[in-house]
Amino acid sequence: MIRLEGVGKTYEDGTVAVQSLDLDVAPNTLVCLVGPSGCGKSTTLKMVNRLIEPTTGRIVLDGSDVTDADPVELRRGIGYVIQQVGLFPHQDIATNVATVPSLLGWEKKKAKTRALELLELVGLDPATFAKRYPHQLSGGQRQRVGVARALAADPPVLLMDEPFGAVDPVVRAHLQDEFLRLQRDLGKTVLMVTHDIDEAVKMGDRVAVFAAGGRLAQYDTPAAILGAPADEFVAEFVGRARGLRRLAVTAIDPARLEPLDGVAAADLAGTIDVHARLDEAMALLLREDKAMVGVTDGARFLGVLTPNGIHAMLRADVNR
Ligand SMILES: Nc1ncnc2c1ncn2[C@@H]1O[C@H](COP(=O)(O)OP(=O)(O)OP(=O)(O)O)[C@@H](O)[C@H]1O
Repeated sequence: MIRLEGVGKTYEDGTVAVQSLDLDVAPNTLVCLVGPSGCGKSTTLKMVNRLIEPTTGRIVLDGSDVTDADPVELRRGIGYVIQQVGLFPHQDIATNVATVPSLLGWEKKKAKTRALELLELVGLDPATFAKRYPHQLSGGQRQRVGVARALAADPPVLLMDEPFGAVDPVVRAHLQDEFLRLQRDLGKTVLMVTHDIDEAVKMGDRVAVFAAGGRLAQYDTPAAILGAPADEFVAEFVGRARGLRRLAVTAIDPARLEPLDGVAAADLAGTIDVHARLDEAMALLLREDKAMVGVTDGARFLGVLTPNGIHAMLRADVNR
């Protein structure tokens, strides 16, 4: 667990980057810090691994104040992924990934084996990539290496600063999906900075929306941020399309499905899995020009979802 208590940062020139910030990140959850440029997101992240020292407040990591830790030790225990990745150009990919295990004094062979496992985990075939150098990789591949390197020593905490920023939207969506899949298996405590609200609501278990001057405007679930913005600033930031965005973050509620009685198969737009999000259901309804879609759980048919049902699920999700 990461806890920020009254954390503030005023730079030497008087710039207030972060105002008294209270924020709890529960274990094994992913929290996104989102907000306009210059609102203190990166500063907040860097205070957790002490690349920047706070001027006020304290940061507690698993019960201990980070200022009591040796900064170098601290950083070895926290994975850190940045946009420009920062791979060592003259070292091959496997060596890059094994950086922290090597610093931690792991046996060479063990560190190498771990690096190859990690490459596999992030979807880069070790046989192809282990011996290449950073300049022989695409931007998306380099970013995967950055994630592999941050995970190499299996740190419980990961800090990610615009980790999928420097790639095109298609690769970006792909990397996001892969990271979410990894996170389901690995269950790290992740603090991630992004300026993209779509990325924040897709990735975050919770989202912290920052306003200028490092003020925390709202800290909540993606559904609540989109469905019940705390103030005008948040409403404006999440944008006019927030109604549509909510579809992508709201789960299907099996209790609100309607029975199949009297519905002909031809009336259905098709079927979707109960674990899909409402945007998939809506997309299918619109594409097939129908008003009902069947919802299944494996081989089981659970019921029928209609636009009214979608509306009810959106409303209920915010009020939960
Ligand atoms: N070393 C520094 N000295 C003075 N001011 C700084 C320093 N580093 C950052 N700042 C200022 O602190 C504020 C917060 O910067 P920070 O990098 O945390 O914002 P951010 O939300 O991560 O921005 P972006 O999305 O553009 O990366 C900005 O106004 C920035 O100009």
